Amino acid sequence: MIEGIIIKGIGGFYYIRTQDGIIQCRARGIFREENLIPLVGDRVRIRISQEDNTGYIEEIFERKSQLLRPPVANVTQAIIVMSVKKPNISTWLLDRFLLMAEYEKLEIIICINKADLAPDKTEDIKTIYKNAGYKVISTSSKANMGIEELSTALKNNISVFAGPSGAGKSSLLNKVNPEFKLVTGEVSNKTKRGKHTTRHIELLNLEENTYVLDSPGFSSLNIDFIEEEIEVRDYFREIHKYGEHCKFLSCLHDKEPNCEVKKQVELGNINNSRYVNYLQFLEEIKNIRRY
Ligand SMILES: Nc1nc2c(ncn2[C@@H]2O[C@H](COP(=O)(O)OP(=O)(O)OP(=O)(O)O)[C@@H](O)[C@H]2O)c(=O)[nH]1
Ligand SMILES: [Zn+2]
Repeated sequence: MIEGIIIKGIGGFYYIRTQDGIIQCRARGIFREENLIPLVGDRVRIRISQEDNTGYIEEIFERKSQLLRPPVANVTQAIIVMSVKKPNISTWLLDRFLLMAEYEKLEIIICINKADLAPDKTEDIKTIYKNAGYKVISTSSKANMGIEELSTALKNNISVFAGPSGAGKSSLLNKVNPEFKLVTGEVSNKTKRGKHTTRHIELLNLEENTYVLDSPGFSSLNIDFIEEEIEVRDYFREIHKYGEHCKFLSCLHDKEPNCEVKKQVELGNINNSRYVNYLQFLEEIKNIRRY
């Protein structure tokens, strides 16, 4: 028996990366009885048949995490890619992606991409999000900026790249490893090319213990998985930090008196657009819960 990681699953077959190469496997029937479906990212123990070098998944090791979209196990990190221009950066979208990654308890790296198009704006955004408590890398696949830093950050992680269409996710991945040869370019071209090819989720191997997903994470930006308004506070790092000093433990930092968060917004220590987005997400959760 040897161990490995599921890098792909197609039509009942699983492809396991092991020390002996990639082995095609089936899952034992017992998993179906237990309602356990092997996922890409699962670390497994397999038994290999001597005859044809295919195998059976005998055991699935306990998952450290499980993403819903895409359905992948053991993802440790989200790289949130936003282009500063083309398309213009939307901090609302960025905060939305951050919220989802925080909810999933992933390590988070913000990538401000296409820095070549607007260096000053890139620096401004970088400062805002560094102050909020994030690791931010400015990158450009065109100008070869920040690629080393990104590669280093990927080490020993299973990373999912998230971000709006056209932000440059595939271009960055191709820079990190030119052998990936992911399709890049205009959105319209991509959908045309992608029409007749079924998409499978695949873990791309960068180096030992280092994988990236070939498809974007958090494709739906629906946040109805959040059950209580009060949870939103914890998904904004700086709001969470300052919020511990509010007068009321249950302070939502909205209309309550003696709110430390509002004070820090006025002092400029919490960025106003972050706070506005926070209030908006809060309102959204409140409205979902009315039904
Ligand atoms: N100026 C500039 N353009 C870039 C950069 N990175 C990517 N682009 C361009 O942006 C477009 C979109 O890049 P992709 O890598 O396909 O974007 P994506 O995020 O993978 O897009 P989806 O697959 O639709 O989610 C392409 O035309 C790239 O040439 C960059 O650093 N600078
Ligand atoms: Zn408060």
